[in-house]
Amino acid sequence: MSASELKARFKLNYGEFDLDLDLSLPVAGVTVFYGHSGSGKTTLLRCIAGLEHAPYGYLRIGDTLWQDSERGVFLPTHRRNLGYVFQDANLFPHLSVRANLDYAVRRMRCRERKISLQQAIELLAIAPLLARMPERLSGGERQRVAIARALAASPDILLMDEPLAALDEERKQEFLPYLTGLQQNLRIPILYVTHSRHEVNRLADHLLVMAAGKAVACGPLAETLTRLDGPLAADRMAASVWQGRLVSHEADYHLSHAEFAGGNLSLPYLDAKPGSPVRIRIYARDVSIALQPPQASSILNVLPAEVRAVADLGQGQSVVQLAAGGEILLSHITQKSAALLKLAPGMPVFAQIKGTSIVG
Ligand SMILES: Nc1ncnc2c1ncn2[C@@H]1O[C@H](COP(=O)(O)OP(=O)(O)OP(=O)(O)O)[C@@H](O)[C@H]1O
Repeated sequence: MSASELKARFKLNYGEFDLDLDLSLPVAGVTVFYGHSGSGKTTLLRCIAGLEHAPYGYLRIGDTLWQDSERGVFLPTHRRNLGYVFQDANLFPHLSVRANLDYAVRRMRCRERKISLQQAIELLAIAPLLARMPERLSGGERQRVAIARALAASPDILLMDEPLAALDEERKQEFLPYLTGLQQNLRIPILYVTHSRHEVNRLADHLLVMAAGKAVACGPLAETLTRLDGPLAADRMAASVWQGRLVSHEADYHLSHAEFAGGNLSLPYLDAKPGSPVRIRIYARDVSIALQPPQASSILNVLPAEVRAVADLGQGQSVVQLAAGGEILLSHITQKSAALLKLAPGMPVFAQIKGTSIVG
């Protein structure tokens, strides 16, 4: 097993609910556990943290064994070098922000310090809050302190259970860059639970999709989102996420231009320097297909592509998986259009992309 792999097998029963998983996940980047309410995301995270003791369980992170029920091994949570951020921040209400952080630093004992307290304070921009009591913080500020507190104990891995759930939409948008910043600056592996597709698109490097206590898809983000045999390519939120680089701006038209492995695209203006990384979401419903390059069209983004596969979604709808350069694109079209164009694997086509959204 590789040093940067998490191997987990859990079986656990709560009456009607069975958790039954056998997973290999990377211990790098952000791995998102995604699924509907009740699918078992939190239970899995709690099993990994040791907050839940699955009667049958095996968990190894890199070279460190945390649980092996067959050999009677179960490391209690406080001996697992992890940080856990809950939906509500769970700060000690009688301690100031500074004292909450100091508590975490003291908990660290003699482990090697990989993240300094000052670094955590700066990354989460909480220096102005240090003297405050938790009751005098907004929801977003409380969550930033909770993350800084988790980091202050210098964990090997950070577990986050819907950290944005208690925030309104505007606060969520303000908060997301802090999470992206953690990854870019600390390179700490994160396991992140959410039922928000937006957070998946924005944050995930790797994706585990859960339903009824089981894994229904697991793999790198782009691949898992676009698998036609997976659960995400069919619904109305179906989308591809591409990562690339900003090339230039066209200020007169409020546009930016970016390059991706799938081709170059015009995007809504992005206030960032050329060369900056950019992550975009392309909804399947915004991608149409033509056999010839469109002549006079209002659509700016047209890419040569090849049909990989076509699947019937029922109710007159089809999903088409397209390979554009080194990227995969999904297109939702009517079954009638798929039949009229005689779409089949290997066919060269043109993908017209009506809209893109920058997600990070
Ligand atoms: N301690 C417990 N005792 C009994 N049943 C539990 C317990 N914890 C969770 N469950 C049940 O296990 C199932 C999975 O719950 P879990 O919280 O893991 O789902 P989830 O995917 O995280 O949901 P949500 O998105 O709503 O948080 C649910 O049916 C829940 O009611």
